[in-house]
Amino acid sequence: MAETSNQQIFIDLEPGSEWRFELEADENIAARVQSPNPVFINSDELPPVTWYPLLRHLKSSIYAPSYAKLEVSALPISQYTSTSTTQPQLVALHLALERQRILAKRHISGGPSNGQGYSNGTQPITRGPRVMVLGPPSSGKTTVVKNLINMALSSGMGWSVGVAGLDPASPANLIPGSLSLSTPSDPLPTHHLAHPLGSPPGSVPSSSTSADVSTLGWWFGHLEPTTRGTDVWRKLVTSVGEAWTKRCDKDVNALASGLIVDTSSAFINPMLGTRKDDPKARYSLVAQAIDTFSIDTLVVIGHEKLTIDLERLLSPRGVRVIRFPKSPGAVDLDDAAREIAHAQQVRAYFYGEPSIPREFEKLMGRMTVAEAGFSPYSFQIGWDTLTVLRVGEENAAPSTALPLGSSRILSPTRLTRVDPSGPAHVTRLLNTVLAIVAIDKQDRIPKIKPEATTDNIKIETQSTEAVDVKIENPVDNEDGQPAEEGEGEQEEEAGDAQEQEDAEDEDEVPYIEEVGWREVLGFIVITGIDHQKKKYTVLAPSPGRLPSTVALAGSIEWVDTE
Ligand SMILES: Nc1ncnc2c1ncn2[C@@H]1O[C@H](COP(=O)(O)OP(=O)(O)OP(=O)(O)O)[C@@H](O)[C@H]1O
Repeated sequence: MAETSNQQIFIDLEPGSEWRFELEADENIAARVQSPNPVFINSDELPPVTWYPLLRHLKSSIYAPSYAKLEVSALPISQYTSTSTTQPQLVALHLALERQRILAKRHISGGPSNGQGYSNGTQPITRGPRVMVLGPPSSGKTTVVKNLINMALSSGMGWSVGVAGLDPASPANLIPGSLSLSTPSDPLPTHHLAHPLGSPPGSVPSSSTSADVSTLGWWFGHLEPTTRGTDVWRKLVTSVGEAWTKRCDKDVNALASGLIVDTSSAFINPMLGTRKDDPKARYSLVAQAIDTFSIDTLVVIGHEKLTIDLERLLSPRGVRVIRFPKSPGAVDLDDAAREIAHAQQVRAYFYGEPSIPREFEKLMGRMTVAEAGFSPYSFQIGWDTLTVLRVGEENAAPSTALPLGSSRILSPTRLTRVDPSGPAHVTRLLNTVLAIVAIDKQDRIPKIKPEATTDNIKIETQSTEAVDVKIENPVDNEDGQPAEEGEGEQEEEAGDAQEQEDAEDEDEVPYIEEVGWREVLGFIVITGIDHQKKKYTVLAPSPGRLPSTVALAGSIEWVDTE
C-alpha cells in the first residue's frame, strides 16, 4: 500500500509480497529500500539506501521476503502489490539446481561423494544442471531464466552459469534476431527493456546499471524459428552448443555451474521443425536443443498439456519435465510493446545503456550509476566493398526456366548475395540490421573457370531421380559492377585485400555455407543508400575499421526514432 509523507512516497510490503508496476512511455522512476530487510528485483538485491532507476516502458516487480518499506520517486499510474507470487517455487527450483551444482563440483574436484553425488541412485552427478525453460508467449520464461541466474550468482559460491538465448525475440544481450551464449559474472540488473538478460559484449567497463557479460552471438536474422528456416536454425543451435562444450572443457567451474536456456515461444508448437521425410515427428526443435545441450531439466511454464506431451516424449531420454506455475504478475505483451522493446534493444547496442533521466538529479542520496554511452559511428561504404549475404533464401533462376517436369532442389542453407543493383534488393536493405562475420582464406570457394562458372543446382525429375545440372548465369545473383576506387576513408581501411577479392568473384557467392552459422563479430545497420554513388551509409557501434566486410542480412530492421 502506498502512503505519502513530506512529499516522500512509501510502499509497505508484507512478507512474501511483490510490488508490480508497468511504466508508461513518459514514466521514469527510482526506488530505494527504507527498511533493514532487503528487497529483490528478479532476485537481484536492491543495494541498501541507493536509488535504483526503473526506466520507461519497464514492467516488473520488486519482491520482499519479509516486511519491507520501499520509497519511490513517483508512483506509476499502473502499480499494485500482491501476495500471489511464484517466488517460493523459484527458490525451491533454485535449491534443487544448487544441490546439483555442489555435487557436481565435489565430483569434479575428486571429493567424497558419500552416496549423494548420484542421480537416480546410479549415475554420478558429473556436471551442473542443464535447464531449459519453455512456455507460451508472455508466460514469464525470460523472467524465470533471469531469476535462476541471479539466485545462482548471488549464492556466494562463485558460480559461472552459462546462459543460452534461443529466443531471438528476447535476445540475451544482443540485437533481436540473435542466438547467444553468455556467462555473466554478476547478477543481472533490471533497469530497462534494453537487455533482458544483461548488457552487450562489453567494450566498456561494467557498471552497476548493466552486467559485465561477455556474450557470443549467432545471427538467425528473424524473430522466431519457423519450419522453413529450420535447417539454418539447427546449425545455429549446434554452433551455440559447441561453444558451450568448448567453454566447459576449458572451465570446470562452468561445467559445475551448469546452463540455463531461454527459448522462443514458437517451441510450444509441436509441428515446428517437422520435416516432410519424418511427418510424425513432434517438438523436433525442442528435442534438438535438448540433445545439443544435454538438457536434464525442462521447466514448462503454466501449460498442462504441453507438460504432459513433453513428459511422454522426453522422460525416456532421462529428462526431468517440471511444470512451473505462471506468475500472476506476468504481463501479456502486445505487438506494440514488443516493437518498443526491440527498438530499445537495437538502440542500446549502438548507443549503450539508456542514460539516467534528468529528473533524477533532484533526488537526494546515492544513485546507482549509469553506464557511459557508446560513441556510434556513421560512414559510407561502397556496394562492392560490403558483401551482403542472405542465408537460406532462394535467389536463382526462376522455376519456369527449368526443363519441363523438373523442380529445383537448392540447399536450404545456401548463401545468396544481395545484388545492390537490383532496385528491390536495395530498397529491402534500407534500415536492415546486418551481422558482421569473420571470413578466412579457407572460406572462399575457389574460382571456377568461365565455362564452369555456374550454380550447381540439383534437378529432380518426376521419376524423383536427382541429377546434377548446371544453370549458367543465374538471374539476380550479382551485379557484376567493378569495385569502385576511392570509396572514402573507412572503405579503404575496411576493404583492403578483401575488397579486391570480392571484385573478382562478382558472379557468385564466393563463400562456403558455414559462414551462415558462424559466430558474429558485431552488428551494423544500413541507414542510407546512395544509388548514384553506389554506397551504403552504415551505423557501427564504434569508430574504426570494420572487422570484416562480409555481413549477413535477415528480416530485422531498425529506425532510430529517438
Ligand atoms: N511477477 C511479475 N511481476 C511483474 N511483471 C512481470 C512478472 N513476471 C513477468 N513480468 C513481466 O511480464 C512480461 C512477460 O514476461 P517475460 O518476458 O519473462 O515472458 P516470456 O515468456 O519470456 O515472453 P516472450 O513471449 O517474449 O517469450 C515482461 O515484461 C516481464 O517483465
